Amino acid sequence: MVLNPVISKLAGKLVVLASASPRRMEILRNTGLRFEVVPSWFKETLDKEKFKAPYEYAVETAKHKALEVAKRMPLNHLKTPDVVIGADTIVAVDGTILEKPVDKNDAYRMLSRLSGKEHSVYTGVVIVLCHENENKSVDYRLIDFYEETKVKFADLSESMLWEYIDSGEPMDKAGGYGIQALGGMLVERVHGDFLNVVGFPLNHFCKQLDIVFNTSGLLLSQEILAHSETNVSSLASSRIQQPNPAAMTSPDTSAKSDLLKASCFHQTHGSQTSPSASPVHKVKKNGDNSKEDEHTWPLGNSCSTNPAAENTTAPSLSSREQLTEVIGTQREDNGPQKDDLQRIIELMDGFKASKALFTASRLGVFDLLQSRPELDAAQVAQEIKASVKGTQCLLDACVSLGLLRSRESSCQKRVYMNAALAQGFLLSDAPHSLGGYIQHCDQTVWPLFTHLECAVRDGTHQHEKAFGKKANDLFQDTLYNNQDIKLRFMSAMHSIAKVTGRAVATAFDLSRFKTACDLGGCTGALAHELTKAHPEMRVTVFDLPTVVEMSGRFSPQHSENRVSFLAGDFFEDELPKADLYILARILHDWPDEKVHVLLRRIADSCTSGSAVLIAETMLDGRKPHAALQSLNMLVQTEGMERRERQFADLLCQHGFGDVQVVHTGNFLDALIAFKM
Ligand SMILES: Cc1cn([C@@H]2O[C@H](COP(=O)(O)OP(=O)(O)OP(=O)(O)O)[C@@H](O)[C@H]2O)c(=O)[nH]c1=O
Repeated sequence: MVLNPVISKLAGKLVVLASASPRRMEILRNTGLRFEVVPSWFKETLDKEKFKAPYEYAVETAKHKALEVAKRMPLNHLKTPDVVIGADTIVAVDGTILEKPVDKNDAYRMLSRLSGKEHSVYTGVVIVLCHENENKSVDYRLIDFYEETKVKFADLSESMLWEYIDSGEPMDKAGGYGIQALGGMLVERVHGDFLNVVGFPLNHFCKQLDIVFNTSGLLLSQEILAHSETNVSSLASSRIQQPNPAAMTSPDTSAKSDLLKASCFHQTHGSQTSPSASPVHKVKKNGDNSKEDEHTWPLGNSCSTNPAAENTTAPSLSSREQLTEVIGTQREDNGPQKDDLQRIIELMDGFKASKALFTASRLGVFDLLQSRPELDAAQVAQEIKASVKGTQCLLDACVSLGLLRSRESSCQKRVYMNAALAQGFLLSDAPHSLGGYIQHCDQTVWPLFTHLECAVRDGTHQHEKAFGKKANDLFQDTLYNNQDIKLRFMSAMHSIAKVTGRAVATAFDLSRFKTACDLGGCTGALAHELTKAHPEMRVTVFDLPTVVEMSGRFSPQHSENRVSFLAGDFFEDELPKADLYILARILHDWPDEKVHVLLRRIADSCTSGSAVLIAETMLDGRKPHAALQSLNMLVQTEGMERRERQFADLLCQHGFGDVQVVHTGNFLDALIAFKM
């Protein structure tokens, strides 16, 4: 749901968030805005003494971050963005600016200063509008503003301080705290925009977009900024600041800077409504003319950081000269457009990025850097028993993908540490680790995909070509045919269920159902999420004997005794009685004829008011993940991914109706249908 019409003005534009902040990504992503992530290489080392107010420092830093990305993309990504957004969040207390702590002691120093006091959080935001003019150079128009929020901390005891610091949360946050997480326990009062403290003043941002894109008659100087030879500071000072009469407020009193500081701007007219999924919507029967077949290939979220980055200064060559150098003189003869070429390059590089992730995961790079951060390539190579040269390449590739971060150490060595993405999903012991799934993709899916052309020609899975074994029974002869492969597959399914389980378990109000049967529920990860979300529910996981015998390895320590396991084959054996039947990533394994058999068996076991809950990656003509997942099913199984309408059609043939769908925003979408 696009809450603010102005966000839709950006639909179809190449919008780039020049930030590595996971919180900023989440805040913007939740608006439905489509954007790429290209973290800035700008080192936040501006001299704080030169600024008369803390917010000026934040705005100037945000400007450098945004412009660095705006200037780099035509060179490194071969595409000019339309809009680049930079932001910088700082904490100011007693006239001192606090940024991210460098170590635990620094975090202690910061938090001690904040204890029992009110402080200000400023986020400076800069929107850079990039416009490629007729002579192919790029003009930059800047809109900058800041937002202030006041935060009052409680009195913090020493033990609480150190307990919080030891959680690790302070280390990548300004002021050494995260108000949206554990840090919220330190806060007594907030006065102002909460999201501004988290890292992005969304409401103010939307208001600024509204001014830029909707203000009619806003006559600003048409002074065009000199393009990229100018380095950032002189560009900023040469910028003509024209207050926007429509948005003018008394600058000295407002906690917000509503001066629209842009030398000029361009009006964008017309825009498609950005695609959005309603939270819950009914699926219409046949004939539904939903837009789900619209194909607008979304821009991937590409992260790129340059490990060797120094402070950005204008390149020795002008951007245009470099650009010509990079892609030759094709532009003169109307050769391929940069954006299209970049898109093709990104697609061609996709498998290399995947294999880099798989290899780093398999070599244990992320676990190593979690236990021992800031190792250099030689030290990592020694630990993972690999060559220094190869390790260096792999680490730098992971930095470019936003999986690792790096910096220059005190002895001029480049050292590496996990980025937030790695800490969230790539550590073996992380609650939402995708390690199992990554191993499955690397060891099973990757070999199968090398035979994709055969799969497309034959319309069948490729286990025999990939592994040299005939697979009569899809699971028994392939994924379960030996302990190691079975354990790897179960681990993969477990990691997906752990990441998606809560969203599926809470997609609908299931409080009316007291018993559920999770058909093919594998390790029970989703079952446990269901019992956590629904205290009255008991769940039976019904799966093959060979799976049930190994499920114990995956049970959580303090597992609810409302989850039980029962061995059986849902195509052959009698199904356990239940009010709710669950099919999570099951139907996509099978062709329609097998799906009908299973749905008929479920329908025969249902009583009126019973329901079936389906969790799948639903095709919608837009999400690349869903379409690629369908290829995945082609090479791996006899099945496919399906659209909402296809599920509704299959279900209504077995007496299920009132179909509702929730797009959860992660791997899986949830669908519920009731026995009529
Ligand atoms: C006060 C506060 C800050 N933050 C985070 O602190 C970082 C500030 O650093 P930054 O330099 O502005 O951003 P970054 O994370 O270094 O990313 P980048 O934009 O690439 O510099 C941002 O992450 C913010 O969310 C929280 O998550 N919660 C809070 O309560």
